[in-house]
Amino acid sequence: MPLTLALVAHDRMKPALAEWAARHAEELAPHALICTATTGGVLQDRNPDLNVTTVKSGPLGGDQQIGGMIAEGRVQGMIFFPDPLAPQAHDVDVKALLRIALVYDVPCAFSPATADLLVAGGLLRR
Ligand SMILES: O=C(CO)COP(=O)(O)O
Repeated sequence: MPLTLALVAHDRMKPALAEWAARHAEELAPHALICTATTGGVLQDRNPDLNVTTVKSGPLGGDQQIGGMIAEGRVQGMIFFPDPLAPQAHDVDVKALLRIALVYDVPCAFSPATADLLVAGGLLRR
């Protein structure tokens, strides 16, 4: 059954997320990908065949929108590459998104290596 997956990255990590998605394009193809606005644009440019829907940009409420979807049980996995070296104006929203993903035990990965392990562990074959 197709899943809804959240794919989000901070600016300097967007190329890494787009590359990760390209490497897994075949496995991601059947699933609905929900992205914050800028991430979704970069992802779709690099992977035009993927099924990408966007919410608002993270600093403008997009992280909160995805958090709301998680609370409603509408997201089955999240790949989020945060920038570990840059402060974020909307840090409280980022923390809230991570917290709500933990509350609902949504499988999450925060780096390419762990995202690879989620896929290898069968996330996309459920
Ligand atoms: O800020 C973000 C995640 O915290 C992502 O938002 P954008 O994809 O719009 O850059």
